[in-house]
Amino acid sequence: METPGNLFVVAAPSGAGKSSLVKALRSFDARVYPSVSHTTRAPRGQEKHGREYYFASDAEFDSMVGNDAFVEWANVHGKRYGTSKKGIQDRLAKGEDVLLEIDYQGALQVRTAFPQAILIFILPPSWEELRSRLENRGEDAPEVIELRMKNAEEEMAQVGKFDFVIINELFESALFDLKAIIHSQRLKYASQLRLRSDVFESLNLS
Ligand SMILES: Nc1ncnc2c1ncn2[C@@H]1O[C@H](COP(=O)(O)OP(=O)(O)OP(=O)(O)O)[C@@H](O)[C@H]1O
Ligand SMILES: Nc1nc2c(ncn2[C@@H]2O[C@H](COP(=O)(O)O)[C@@H](O)[C@H]2O)c(=O)[nH]1
Repeated sequence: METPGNLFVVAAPSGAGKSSLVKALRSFDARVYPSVSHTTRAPRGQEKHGREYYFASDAEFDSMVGNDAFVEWANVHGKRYGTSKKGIQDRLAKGEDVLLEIDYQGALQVRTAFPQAILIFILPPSWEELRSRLENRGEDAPEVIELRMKNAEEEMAQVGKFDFVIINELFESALFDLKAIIHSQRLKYASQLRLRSDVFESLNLS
């Protein structure tokens, strides 16, 4: 589907730092709207329904799948996660930029539905650092961390299918890269035309 807004998709193995990067990006750039996914996993400590996720029962999730309400959904680490159509289509149609923070299976489904989507993969600098970030985050039980580390092997093998790769070693440097990717997409001709139609008209270019 062609839309006036940019659709950015950020994927990474759990613990690589995508939520931290997207949160930091948002503090500089209110023009990119992060979509809130639905999930069947339980909320963590401070998470709120409608803020980090819409927490859904299996039956509610089944019903959304049955009603074709998702742009994409996938089983990730034993739970289901999905991006609702309702959450993103209106914004994209209005010309707003939307960012999805999802796993690689969902990212590849999004590319099928929105071929112009920009797919960004975040890598940790090493396996040791990935484990240490998951452990230090202190949110997941040891068996959950083991499962996420195991799944990271398959996830990282997908990196070549993405348009951009960011290595999140130094946080500020990774954030700079993410901002640069987003900015470069906005500088493309079509986006400029949309955002600065006043300039294009005054120069008789439109
Ligand atoms: N560059 C970095 N250096 C050191 N620690 C980092 C860096 N980036 C993120 N972290 C830390 O690593 C932990 C995992 O980060 P975060 O929760 O953002 O990962 P994630 O990829 O969103 O994981 P998940 O997919 O499980 O939500 C957090 O404690 C975060 O503060
Ligand atoms: N395919 C999708 N994956 C999603 C979505 N929302 C989040 N995720 C991914 O799930 C894992 C685990 O997240 P966590 O919050 O439980 O740590 C992570 O890779 C997310 O990116 C979604 O809507 N679709």
